[in-house]
Amino acid sequence: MLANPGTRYRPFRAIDLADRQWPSRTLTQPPIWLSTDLRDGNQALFEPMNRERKLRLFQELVRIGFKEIEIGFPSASTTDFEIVRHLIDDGLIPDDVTPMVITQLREDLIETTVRSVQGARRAIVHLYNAIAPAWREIVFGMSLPQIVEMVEQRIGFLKMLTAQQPQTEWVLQYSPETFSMAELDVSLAVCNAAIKAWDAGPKRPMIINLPTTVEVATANVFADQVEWMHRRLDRREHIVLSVHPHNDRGTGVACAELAMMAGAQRVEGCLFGNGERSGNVDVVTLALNLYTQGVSPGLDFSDITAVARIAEESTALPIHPRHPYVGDLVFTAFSGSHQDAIAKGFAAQKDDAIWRVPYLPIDPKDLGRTYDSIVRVNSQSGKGGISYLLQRDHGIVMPRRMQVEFSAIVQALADASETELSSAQIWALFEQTYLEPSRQRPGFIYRAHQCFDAPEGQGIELQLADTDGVLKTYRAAGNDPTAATVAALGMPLRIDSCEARGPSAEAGNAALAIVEMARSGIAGSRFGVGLHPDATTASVLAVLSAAARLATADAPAG
Ligand SMILES: CC(=O)SCCNC(=O)CCNC(=O)[C@H](O)C(C)(C)COP(=O)(O)OP(=O)(O)OC[C@H]1O[C@@H](n2cnc3c(N)ncnc32)[C@H](O)[C@@H]1OP(=O)(O)O
Ligand SMILES: CC(C)C(=O)C(=O)O
Ligand SMILES: [Mg+2]
Repeated sequence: MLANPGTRYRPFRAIDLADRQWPSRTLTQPPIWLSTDLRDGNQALFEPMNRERKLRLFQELVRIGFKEIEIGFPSASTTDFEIVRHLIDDGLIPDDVTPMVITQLREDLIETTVRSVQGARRAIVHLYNAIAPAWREIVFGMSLPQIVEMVEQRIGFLKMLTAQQPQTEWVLQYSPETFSMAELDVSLAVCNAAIKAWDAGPKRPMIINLPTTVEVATANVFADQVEWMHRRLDRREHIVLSVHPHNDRGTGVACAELAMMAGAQRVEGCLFGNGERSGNVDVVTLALNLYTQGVSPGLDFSDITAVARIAEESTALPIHPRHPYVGDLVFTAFSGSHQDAIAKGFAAQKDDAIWRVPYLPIDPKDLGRTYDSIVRVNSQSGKGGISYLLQRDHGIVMPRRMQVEFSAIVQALADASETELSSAQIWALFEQTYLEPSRQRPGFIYRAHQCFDAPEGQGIELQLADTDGVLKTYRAAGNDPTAATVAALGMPLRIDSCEARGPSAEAGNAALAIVEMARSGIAGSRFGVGLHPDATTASVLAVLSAAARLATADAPAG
């Protein structure tokens, strides 16, 4: 290997386009979408899709809303040819959907391709040939004039064949394959030759499709290339300008977005970025990026998980957990400050208002995803996330100081276990910390209480048990059940705060009481929790919980 392998590569030259317009444009409408899942996506699979998988995916693409679908390379295999025929013969292509079929510039292949779509209401025939220097010199051994002549001759042949079938509305798509690596004047010469050969016009629709067959430069260079072509193509008003980005540098989406700003009206890509090498541009990400800018993409991803499952079954390729919008982890936060902001965002978010939940670029519900896995807890998590889970799953609304107390307890467990803690594990820890003391700690085990009127306000008679079942009765009065319970216990306890909430469905129809108490001789305070269908019982249990925790607290007073 060379000491510096970088010496083997050359930088891509900048495009001379001083008055470029695209940087100051914004996207305000969706492009015409073309799905090439059944062609470029299919040709890149370990095992190309069989008839059943292709038909299933075709139906899903129609359901999503694609109006142009590249259904195959019919001259490549009998399977592809027969699927195209099946779609047409069995009337499976809706009237508002146009199928596209691709072939190389060879007469025998063009003839097969046209035959494959015979009888279609409308069809796009996609012809391509590579034009960049390495392909001209290494692959074809052809000069530029020879290439132009081949393009003119084969398009002439297609024109002749299609003229014999006037019942079909024929559209030509011409792709100068390897456009991103070719000299712009070569691309222009070849495309203009194709436009002239087809005689593109109001009645002779034509698409010029500019691919980054291989991504070789930054996305701004591609945008310059597209704008350069957009300004110079012949009969521009009769041409639909399309792009076909790949993702070799990981910038396929950026290339497509900047190309649209530069004049492209149509984008070809695949669901979740399947396709040759590192993929075609991901049309789902592109569409949902538009969505988050307030532009409706015209494609339906309202149940993105279902689309993902069909795509995975069709391609036999898994979707990465961090894939934009669809990955299993993209709506999950583990880290404390993110969880805190998300929890506050949800609390502030009103239905139908502009979406403003921090760290979530889109409402997961708009994609049919739930909020269930948004907050997950491990050692990176903080009080916000833990509180969010307890509130969401158990209706426990903890005061801020209690959040601090309990998150330290959760943190210690997460650190020790070195794994993620589920909501169920957090709840188990909460029960153990706050609910068990009044069920299990000798002397504080609640059995029953009775209220009576007293001059102080509330009288209470408590029955508490030891672990061996011996009952003891306590009686006292106070301002409210909490104060009366503290008085009945006869211990040096002080109530610092208390909160009560009525029964809620999340809390299993139980009322919730939370008290913060201190005990002389013990540093700091402890929280106690009571959950019970009866609100007074909940208050009694909360006091017992805090008192039991303070009874066993070993921190000496500071
Ligand atoms: C960038 C893209 O995605 S382009 C689409 C690529 N997809 C595919 O290739 C999948 C389907 N293709 C196939 O099944 C086959 O390639 C077929 C059936 C079309 C042709 O098969 P073959 O006749 O065996 O040719 P092969 O696959 O080896 O292709 C190479 C030949 O095609 C020529 N060729 C390649 N592209 C083109 C083109 N656009 N126009 C004309 N000739 C071309 C090459 O110069 C080479 O010719 P040579 O054999 O005289 O040297
Ligand atoms: C055939 C063309 C459009 C192609 O797939 C590419 O260049 O990537
Ligand atoms: Mg491609």
